[in-house]
Amino acid sequence: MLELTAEPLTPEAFAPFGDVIDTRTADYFHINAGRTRRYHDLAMVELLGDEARPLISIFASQPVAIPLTLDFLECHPLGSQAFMPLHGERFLIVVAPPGETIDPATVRAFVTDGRQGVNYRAGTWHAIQSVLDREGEFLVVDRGGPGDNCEEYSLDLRVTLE
Ligand SMILES: NC(=O)N[C@@H](O)C(=O)O
Ligand code: NI
Repeated sequence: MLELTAEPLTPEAFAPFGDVIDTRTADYFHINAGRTRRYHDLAMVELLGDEARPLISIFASQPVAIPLTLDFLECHPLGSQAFMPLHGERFLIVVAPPGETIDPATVRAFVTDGRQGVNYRAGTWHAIQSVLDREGEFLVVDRGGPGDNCEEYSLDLRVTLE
């Protein structure tokens, strides 16, 4: 069993796995006669393979128990996957770099602060959506279209919070 303690999410620590979506760590420019700040192009949407198309969905998830025990991580080889909380929900993230296999030494766990979303790069191994504290709703942007876009890798994990 691989034991992990989730660390606070930062753009720098998450860089090998994808993007952190957060107005507090992003640049913006004004539009709409100065009434709107556009936090522009915050994450790289990847849509690979023939007939790929973007999907916008909402996940309404029941909270996970802590410690979180997992027996697999998954990845989407054909596209990125972004999760943005709609009501300030915190969630747990467990990731490993893209690859055919997972080196347990490279697995990292993070916890968000409610203002952060993430975009998993295509191929990044990750735990399925794991909201904390209460039922949560997340806007999800990922890849639709033909082809197998979900692979699983068996790995026994136990994740705690600091
Ligand atoms: N299956 C699905 O759409 N969701 C997972 O990919 C996930 O990361 O939660
Ligand atoms: Ni996923």
